[in-house]
Amino acid sequence: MAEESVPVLRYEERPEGPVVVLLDQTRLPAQEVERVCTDVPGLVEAIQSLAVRGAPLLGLAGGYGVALAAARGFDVADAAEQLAQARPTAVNLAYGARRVQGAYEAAVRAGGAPEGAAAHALAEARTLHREDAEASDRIAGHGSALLEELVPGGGLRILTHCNTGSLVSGGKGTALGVVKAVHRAGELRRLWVDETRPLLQGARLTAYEAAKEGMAYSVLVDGAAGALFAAGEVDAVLVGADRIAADGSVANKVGTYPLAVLARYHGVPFLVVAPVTTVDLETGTGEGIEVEQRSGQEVTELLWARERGGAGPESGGGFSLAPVGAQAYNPAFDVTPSSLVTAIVTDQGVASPVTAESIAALCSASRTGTTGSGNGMMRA
Ligand SMILES: CSC[C@H]1O[C@H](OP(=O)(O)O)[C@H](O)[C@@H]1O
Repeated sequence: MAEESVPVLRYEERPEGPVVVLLDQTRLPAQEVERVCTDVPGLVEAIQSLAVRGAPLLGLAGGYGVALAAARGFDVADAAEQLAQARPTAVNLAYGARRVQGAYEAAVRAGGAPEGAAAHALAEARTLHREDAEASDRIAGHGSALLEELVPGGGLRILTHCNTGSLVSGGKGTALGVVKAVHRAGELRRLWVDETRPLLQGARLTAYEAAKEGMAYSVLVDGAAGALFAAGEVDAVLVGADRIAADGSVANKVGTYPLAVLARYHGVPFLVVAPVTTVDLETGTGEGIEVEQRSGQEVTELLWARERGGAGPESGGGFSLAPVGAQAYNPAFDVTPSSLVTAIVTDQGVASPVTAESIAALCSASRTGTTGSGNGMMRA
């Protein structure tokens, strides 16, 4: 039975003014510490340091951040821009910020007083939050149904990369939300958790969530995934997404693309799981996705271990893993072509095969409120 979790992100009206409160994910799993953001720069820093992270949750952070700006009388357009630019790859961040900005500006155009417009902004952010939680539940249903079809018989051994659970969502998550549904149905035999260097979202966060759910799970170094496939120990790979281009190319945590190649080589289903809000029809192909490049220090140092007194190799007074001054290549994401993706699982249904047409069908289903069907679409 899942243990009670600390709320991942919430907006609070306090006597001293409105705040955004978030569970600081850089402190997990050792400490459940909340961070209180009273202004947009503070929230931008939390986003850029990954104290709050994961595409759908970044959308909520963007939305609540704009609502906070409106309530505190900050420049709303400037706030939305700062938040949208905080991390370039996850499309939900800009989507959430712009959507709440739009609600605020519509209220102002309608002649509303600033306080009323701020209330509209907050209401839109809360609607976004509710929609994401509902999307998460629908995703879990579509994903577990697809797994039953692709790998009948239960006893599933699922490999996942990075973290895609309640720590990235208003609900139970995306890919890990599907795994939770499979586990609660008694159909999960083992969850293989890629540690996900360099920031260890798998070892720190997915393991944290899996333990709370009572799952049988094992953490592995990213480089060990190939041996698991070769040993026939993987029945399916489930990963999240930060941006899905119109042609079905998928930007996700670095290390996803090699897993897709391994899965194809070994004939294992490779499922990308995301809300349809992560699809960006304005980006035609994977080449158009901006991949965030992060500090090389994340690769060459055990940054958080030092700041939090964790155990770890110490050299030269720091926690350096490489010679001081070593250069490092640290893209936060990579892009997987649609040809290597078995299916994209969303709250609006499943796209398989993954083509521009099946992606467009998912998005039109979202706009028209009808769950996708036909042209490779599975019924919800
Ligand atoms: C379902 S969104 C989770 C997605 O976000 C992660 O990136 P980051 O930890 O840098 O925010 C990773 O790409 C996950 O798949």
